[in-house]
Amino acid sequence: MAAPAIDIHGLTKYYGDVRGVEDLTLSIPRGELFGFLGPNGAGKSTTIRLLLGFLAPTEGTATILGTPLEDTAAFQATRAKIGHIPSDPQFYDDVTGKKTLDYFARLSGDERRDELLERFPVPLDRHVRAFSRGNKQKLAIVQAFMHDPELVIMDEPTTGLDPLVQQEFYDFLREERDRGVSVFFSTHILSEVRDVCEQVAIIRDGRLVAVEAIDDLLARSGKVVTVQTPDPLTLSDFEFEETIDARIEPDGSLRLVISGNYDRLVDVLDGYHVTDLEVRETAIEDVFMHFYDDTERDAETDRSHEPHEPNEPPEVADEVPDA
Ligand SMILES: Nc1ncnc2c1ncn2[C@@H]1O[C@H](COP(=O)(O)OP(=O)(O)OP(=O)(O)O)[C@@H](O)[C@H]1O
Repeated sequence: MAAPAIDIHGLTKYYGDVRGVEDLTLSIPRGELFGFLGPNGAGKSTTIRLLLGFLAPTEGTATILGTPLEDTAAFQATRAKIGHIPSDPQFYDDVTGKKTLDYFARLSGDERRDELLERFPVPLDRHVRAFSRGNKQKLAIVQAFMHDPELVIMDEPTTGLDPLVQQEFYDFLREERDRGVSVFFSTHILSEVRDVCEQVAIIRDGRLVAVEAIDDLLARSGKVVTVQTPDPLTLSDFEFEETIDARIEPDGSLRLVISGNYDRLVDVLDGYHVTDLEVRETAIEDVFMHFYDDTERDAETDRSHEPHEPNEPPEVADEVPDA
């Protein structure tokens, strides 16, 4: 059986005393569209830089397509099987789109260049300086996939793409997945994870807070029940086994997230005058906010802890040029 696309054990990176990521452990099988979701500053880019060998970990290991990162000679060869879309693609301004792709072709190959350009056309004869943000992003997509990589690591890859091109890109990713390509899709956009990925890892404050199949995540996330009542509400009345979350909204309505049956809720509501009642599916936003809220509290507790390696000197981005 092929080694996992990405296998991470205890991966940790501190920038001086600033936590980039801590103790990430994660195994991503081949041929999956894997979402990596987190808010700004959560540690997504740090993880990607570590996985590509641009940054050295403070602790821990990662194996990419079966090659351990620390085996630098072997990893050089493995790099040719990886595509990368950085968060803010930078190309030489004074070079045309075509010459830019020629350059990357010499490094890693370009057997799929024409096919990709048909799908994601860019003004090839223009200097990159004159490219719009969206065209630069399409150039980055073509560059990342044209050597037919086995694994593509993407950091916010749809930035600047118009909605039609975004949809085209999602379709393209599904087709790539069906061909067996593995995709590590880092983003802060919840809907793209829901629409495109099979599994998601959620990162917050440098730590993984969940790794789960999207369908499972949504299935066990319950439904949102909103109750309007003129009666004074006692929140503890609604904190039964099926309740995932209970709160009183600023407008005075009761908002519950409930998983399971509604028997207890119906019993309790019998004691209230109910003027409106709504039950709806949990939006993926609610599911993720639930994780974010929980980890916010954890993070508060953790802030009192000493950083991992307080004496390590501060580090600036030490990225090497992308192949
Ligand atoms: N070169 C650096 N030097 C010092 N601290 C850094 C450096 N790069 C990242 N950090 C810090 O590490 C943490 C994680 O940052 P990172 O850029 O990995 O997050 P991110 O999830 O990619 O965020 P964004 O979506 O905003 O790019 C943040 O606290 C950030 O300030």
